[in-house]
Amino acid sequence: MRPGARVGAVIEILQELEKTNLTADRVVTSYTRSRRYIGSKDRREIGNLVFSILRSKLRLTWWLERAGHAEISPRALAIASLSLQSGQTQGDVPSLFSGEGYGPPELTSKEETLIEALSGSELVHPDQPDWVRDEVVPWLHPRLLSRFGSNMAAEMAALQNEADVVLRVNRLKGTRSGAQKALAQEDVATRETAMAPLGLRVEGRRSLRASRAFRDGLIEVQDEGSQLVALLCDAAPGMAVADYCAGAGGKTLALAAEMQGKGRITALDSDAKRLERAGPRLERAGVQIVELKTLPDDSWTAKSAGSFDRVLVDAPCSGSGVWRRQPDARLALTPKRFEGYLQAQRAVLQSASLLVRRGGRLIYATCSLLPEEDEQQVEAFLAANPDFSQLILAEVWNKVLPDVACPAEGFHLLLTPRQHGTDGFFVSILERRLEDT
Ligand SMILES: C[S@@+](CC[C@H](N)C(=O)[O-])C[C@H]1O[C@@H](n2cnc3c(N)ncnc32)[C@H](O)[C@@H]1O
Repeated sequence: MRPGARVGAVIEILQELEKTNLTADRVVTSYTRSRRYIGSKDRREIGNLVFSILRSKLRLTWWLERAGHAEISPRALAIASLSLQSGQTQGDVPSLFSGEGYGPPELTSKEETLIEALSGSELVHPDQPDWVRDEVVPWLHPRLLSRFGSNMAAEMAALQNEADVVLRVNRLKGTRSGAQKALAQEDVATRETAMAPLGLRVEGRRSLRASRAFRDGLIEVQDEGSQLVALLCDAAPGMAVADYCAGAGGKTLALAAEMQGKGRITALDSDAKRLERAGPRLERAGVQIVELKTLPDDSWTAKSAGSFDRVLVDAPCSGSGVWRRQPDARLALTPKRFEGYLQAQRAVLQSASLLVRRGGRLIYATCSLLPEEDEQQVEAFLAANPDFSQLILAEVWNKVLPDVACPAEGFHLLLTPRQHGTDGFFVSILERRLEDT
């Protein structure tokens, strides 16, 4: 594809995104896969450009408004992005809009004026308000500021970067060094993660689904933060474990590996389709101790009350910790949706807690950096449920990761891209008292 045709595709994808609830990732994939003339290199470049525009949408919009360009459309955002950030694709901006072939139509005189106004400028400008610089909409900005204070700009800048691809080696199938060697034979260079003992960070952008290590179930794609959440469940062989919001089974797989295939895991989710996707992954990984269960299921829930050693609640949330991977999610979040997540978190935490046996643990995790979804949920739960108490995070960490300094003080672990190079994650571990209070 010519560079102009790629830009045309980017604009069409951004237009499609405005009309759908699907994630950017999905729209890029379905757009590029359904057009046979789009090769793998084109697909990568188109995806990069779409994601780059989404990552900088508030700053690009600010520039369009400052230049007096009334229309904030996908096409205008693409023009602004290409004008402000050289090197995004080959060719200067006017040559990309030549109107030839599959490229976008020729520039209008207003657009030519816009390009002139932006030329020589950079994406970041000192006049931008903090929320624009941080790419966080105004209603949400103070909430994150309350978390990060004077580190806000640096934390938000780290959330704007592209995330590494991270793998978890399946200890049921091999070792980290063995997997590293197997991947190297397929030209995939990796380095060990700093904290998770089975993690490998992939150098560069590689698709791993076709690799032998992936097909054989030796590796799974999983961020280091996610791996640490699963480890902090301290699930041991022989235990009964419930993964209450299991989704497509990412953490279920890690829990099963820690349990060395012994014991039982019930993976629950209210989304049957998502849960179904766990099936082939479990099979590939050689995991046989997992039962999948769609919620609600009142009779199962009643029968299972108080019977699990560990219950993980990887709660539905704003996803503010994974904005590096889903830059569109930050703009899609509205106060109404946010309130919906808070309600869902309260409900799942309460229902999941009923499954915990006396002396067992309830592990609450989110991929959110917002205090309302994190420690404030835990505090509200504890106030209403005096039969649970919070464990000091380092006590569990030091048991499961004795060779790695615990980055948490007190009751919670908060991982961030800036401080830990992981996705943003929150974890708190609660224990059900042995006696009635
Ligand atoms: C953060 S995702 C889980 C990701 C998954 N644990 C993983 O590691 O890949 C949250 C999940 O909660 C599920 N969920 C939402 N409301 C629920 C409810 N009331 N009961 C159970 N699961 C729910 C969603 O369908 C979603 O799959």
